[in-house]
Amino acid sequence: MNIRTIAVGIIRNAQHQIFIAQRPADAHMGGFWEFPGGKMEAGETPEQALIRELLEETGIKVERVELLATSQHQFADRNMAFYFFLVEDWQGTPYGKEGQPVRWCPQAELRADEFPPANASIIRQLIAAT
Ligand SMILES: Nc1nc2c([nH]c(=O)n2[C@@H]2O[C@H](COP(=O)(O)OP(=O)(O)OP(=O)(O)O)[C@@H](O)[C@H]2O)c(=O)[nH]1
Ligand SMILES: [Mg+2]
Repeated sequence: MNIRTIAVGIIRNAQHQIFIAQRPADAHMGGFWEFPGGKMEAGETPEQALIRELLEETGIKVERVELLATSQHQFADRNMAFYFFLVEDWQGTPYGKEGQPVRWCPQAELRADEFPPANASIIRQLIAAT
């Protein structure tokens, strides 16, 4: 099985709220909340993929990122490698550019059961850091 690399952005504002989006019902992990991001394309670094995906999905221009964690997850039908980036510097105001429901969630109130299973460890890490 081949491995897809996924670049994920934990967009955090000065009040330590995190911008999350709900995946469409018919997508992989549909209905779960996610950190915006997506699949790395050929020729991109994870950071370049993140910058492109956040512009496409939230309209922001990322100015600086910090790699918080990486992980691998084996789903029944696919293997994925995740790069979780903290994003605190950007231009613009994030919104659901693809029509997806979005909200700001206080970091301490993130709930692992609202996210896909691959997010469990990063969410534990974020909650522990509050
Ligand atoms: N963006 C994002 N994807 C996640 C998270 N957690 C998680 O398991 N995933 C999985 O990682 C993959 C990310 O792909 P995506 O659907 O966002 O990809 P994409 O933006 O490139 O979309 P596309 O395939 O429609 O072009 C999906 O299989 C999704 O279920 C998360 O927190 N954020
Ligand atoms: Mg995506």
